[in-house]
Amino acid sequence: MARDLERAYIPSHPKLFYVNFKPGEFNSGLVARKGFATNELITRIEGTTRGPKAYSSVQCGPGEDDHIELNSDLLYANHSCDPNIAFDLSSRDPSGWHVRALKPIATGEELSFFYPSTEWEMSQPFVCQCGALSCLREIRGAIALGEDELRSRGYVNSWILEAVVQRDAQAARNSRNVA
Ligand SMILES: C[S@@+](CC[C@H](N)C(=O)[O-])C[C@H]1O[C@@H](n2cnc3c(N)ncnc32)[C@H](O)[C@@H]1O
Repeated sequence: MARDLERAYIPSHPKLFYVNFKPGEFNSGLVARKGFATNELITRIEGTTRGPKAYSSVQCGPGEDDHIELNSDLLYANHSCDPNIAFDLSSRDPSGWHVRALKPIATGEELSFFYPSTEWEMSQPFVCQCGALSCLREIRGAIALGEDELRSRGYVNSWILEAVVQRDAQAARNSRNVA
C-alpha cells in the first residue's frame, strides 16, 4: 500500500517537508526539508475538508462533528510524546489554523506532534513507538491524561484543555457528593 501511495506521490509542500514512505501500514512519516526556529510558522493548515473522526482526521473543536481531513502531506505527521511541532487549531477562524515549530528543527528531522493536543479520544488508539524518555506508551487521546501531563507536552488546543478542566471539576463534585 505504501508503495502505491509512493508511486502516485505529489508533494503538497515541496519546499517545507516530504513524506518518508516506509513499507507496511502506518509506518511512514513527515520529514523537514529545511530548518525551522522555535515558534516559527511552518505552514498554515489550508485546503481541509470536514469528515467523520478517523485515523487520518484531526479534531478542530469541541463538537462531535469537529473533525477535518488535512488533504496534504501533513496527514503523515506522526505522534511523538516529545513533539517538535504543534498543530494549532484553537482559532475560531480557520484561516488562523497553522503548524509551528516547538523547538529548533534541523533539515532531515522527522516532524511530529502530540496527538492528544488535538484529539479527545482517538478513533484508533495505538502503542507509541516515538522512543522519547517521556513516552506515554498507549496513545488514546486527551481523555486518558491529566491536565499537567497534557500541559507538559509543549502545546494543547484550547478546547482540549477546557474539556479536561470540566472533566476534573465534575469528578471533584462527584467525589464530594459521595463523601
Ligand atoms: C495520521 S497517521 C500518521 C501517518 C502514518 N504513520 C502513516 O504511515 O500513514 C496516524 C497513524 O500513524 C501511526 N502512528 C503515528 N504516530 C505513531 C507513533 N508515535 N507510534 C506508533 N504509531 C504511530 C498510528 O497507527 C496512527 O493511527
